[in-house]
Amino acid sequence: MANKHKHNDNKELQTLLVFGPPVILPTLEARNLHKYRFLKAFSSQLPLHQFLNMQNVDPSSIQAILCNPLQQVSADVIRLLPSLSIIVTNSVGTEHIDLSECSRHGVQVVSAGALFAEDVADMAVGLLIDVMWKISAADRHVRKWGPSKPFNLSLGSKLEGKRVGIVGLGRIGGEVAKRLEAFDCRIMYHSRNKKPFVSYPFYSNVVELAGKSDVLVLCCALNEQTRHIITKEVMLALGKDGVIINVGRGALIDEKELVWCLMEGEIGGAGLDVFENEPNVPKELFVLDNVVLTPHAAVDTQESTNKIYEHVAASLEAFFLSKPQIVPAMND
Ligand SMILES: O=CC(=O)O
Repeated sequence: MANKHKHNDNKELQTLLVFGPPVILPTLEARNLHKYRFLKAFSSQLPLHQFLNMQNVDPSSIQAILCNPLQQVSADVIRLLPSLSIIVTNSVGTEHIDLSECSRHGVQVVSAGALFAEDVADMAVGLLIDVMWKISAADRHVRKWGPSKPFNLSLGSKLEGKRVGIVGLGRIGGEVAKRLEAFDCRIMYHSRNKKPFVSYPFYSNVVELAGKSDVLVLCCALNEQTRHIITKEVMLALGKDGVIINVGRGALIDEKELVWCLMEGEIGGAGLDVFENEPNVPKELFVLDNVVLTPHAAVDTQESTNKIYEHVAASLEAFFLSKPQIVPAMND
């Protein structure tokens, strides 16, 4: 494959096409105005070719895209930019990027890999404890009624000893397992393949895993194999006391069926950081005290934001200086 990357020896600004926008953009901009011209495609409703035209930018001058999952980097975008060589996304997930088109055009994709694994696992366990102990519901009660008014929610449920089925035992799933072992949970998992060095029971069938679990924690990537991996059948197998935690992507669950199962009491509760059509959240969930909702915030700690900033800045720098990329440990 031809090397499209042209090293720029003179000190002109490098053009960075930005989709998203990534949370680290303000810092990257403030610290790198002398290096990059930031072309903010996300701030325009125009198709990309018209946007570039308006900015007087020749599509063939663009070598690098910075993005996040809020905006698609489609096959059309990749085809429009013949010199595109690298896409850096400040996310673990890469489902917003047409990876097949990237490999056809020799475009390298750099993601956050496993940089956020601990944070996402902390959030998964936080959501699980919240759903089981009804912490958010209790908080709402205290704010409205004070501590003395009888709290008439059903009793909470112990985490100790629960059977937890992890869907996707990559780095995030592994960190979830490690944390839940400390609560004496019994861990099982489903993933593409059985992991040779893992002793937790493996289930190739998600319905079967759900039937053996009290809790399902979804940690896998979204792709054509995992879209709606959690069907109504899976939820019915999990059962009336079962809890689902989703820190992966909303579309891992058939969300309409999830709402139905929650409303009909076919499952016991859910902790959701992600939704099928973000930023839209099904309104039916707002009145359910057995559901805890967070706004796709599982990586939003100051520490992880600092880490991803360093990683993105170093990846772009290495690319434009033709140095080797520092590839982070991958999530799976
Ligand atoms: O959802 C967040 C990510 O993919 O980093």
